[in-house]
Amino acid sequence: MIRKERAILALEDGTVYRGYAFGHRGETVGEVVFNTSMTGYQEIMTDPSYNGQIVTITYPHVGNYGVAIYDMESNKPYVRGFISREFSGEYSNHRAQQSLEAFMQQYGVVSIQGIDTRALVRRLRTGGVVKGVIAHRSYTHPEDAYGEFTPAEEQVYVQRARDHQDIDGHDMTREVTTALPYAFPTLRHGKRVVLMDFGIKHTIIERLAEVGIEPIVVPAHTTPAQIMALQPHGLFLSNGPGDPAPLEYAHKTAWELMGLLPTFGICLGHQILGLAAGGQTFKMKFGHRGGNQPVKNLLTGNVEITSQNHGYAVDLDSIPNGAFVATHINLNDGTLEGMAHARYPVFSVQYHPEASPGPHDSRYLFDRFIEEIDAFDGGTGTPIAKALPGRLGV
Ligand SMILES: NC(=O)CC[C@H](N)C(=O)O
Repeated sequence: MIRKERAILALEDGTVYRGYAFGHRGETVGEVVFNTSMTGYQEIMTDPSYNGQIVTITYPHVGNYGVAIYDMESNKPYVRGFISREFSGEYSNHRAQQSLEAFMQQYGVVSIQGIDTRALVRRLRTGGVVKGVIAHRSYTHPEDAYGEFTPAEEQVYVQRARDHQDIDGHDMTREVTTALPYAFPTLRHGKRVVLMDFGIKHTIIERLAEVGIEPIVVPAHTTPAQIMALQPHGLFLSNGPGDPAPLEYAHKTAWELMGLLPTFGICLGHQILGLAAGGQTFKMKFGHRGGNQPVKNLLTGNVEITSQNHGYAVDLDSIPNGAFVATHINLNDGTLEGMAHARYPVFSVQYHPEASPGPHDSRYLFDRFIEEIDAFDGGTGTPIAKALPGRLGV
């Protein structure tokens, strides 16, 4: 029999799951969330929006196609920890360059396997997301990696989870935004668009470049004057980690540029637009994370199966003067999934049209953005605004 090194997952509500160590040996703490994607573990791990979170994958077998450099969504994994019913030690895929465990060890991702992930996910669904600690026995007891944690030791980790700072109310984007601006090399010379980087996924940059955009990625704290000095044809607000409410500098930038440039926001970018317009966001019980979220496009009536990763949502009714109109809603819980400004060529979605991982049903949004840019005459009344029911008069 193979002896496995012990590990625990201790939650702030006092629950302790006992399993086995995987990845980098150590201890980690974060907000425990779940993702229902069946594939795409590497894209999920390297999505900077997961900064501060420990991700449980509901699919019970993770790692069997290894890891490849092409599938990075950023420069490194940002998840604080990873949980699976069973990680695969073996991998088989012609693209793979290393195993998932070697990748985790290289980047210090502390993980646990062998726990009842169905029970954990049911707990998160009924009680909401909680903070948790993954602790490897070999880290604290190098001489006895195979022994059990004592109840007293387990309580220490429960307490550590309780003491950990909440994601709520904190700026998590500072750790993930680019330090310096950079241009993304494109073969096509198209429309220059400034991408505000709150933790941008690489595939978003690629999708924008594909439709004829020349992306210039700038740090989150770039000012409106600095952005306008780049003489852009459009503005893009990226995805990113944590609570959107404390990012007041970003709300201000988005507010000052509203209407001056065709603007597209994804996920955190969408939330920033809602806050910039004077609205509010709220924390969802357990969020939407996975590749199978049904969203209805209210303009076409079509249903899109979408890729998602968010824990906060925009309260559309809180936006004053009906400045934004709903364009997409989630069919599971009715929450807002997309909106467009009633006057200006500004639109956003809460989900991830770039997929990676996930379905490509919503790729048309990138085409829509370039159409908005092409149609923009410095004034108002571009295609999406005209299509909106109940828009404000211009
Ligand atoms: N993917 C994202 O941009 C996530 C946005 C935000 N951090 C949330 O959890 O709601």
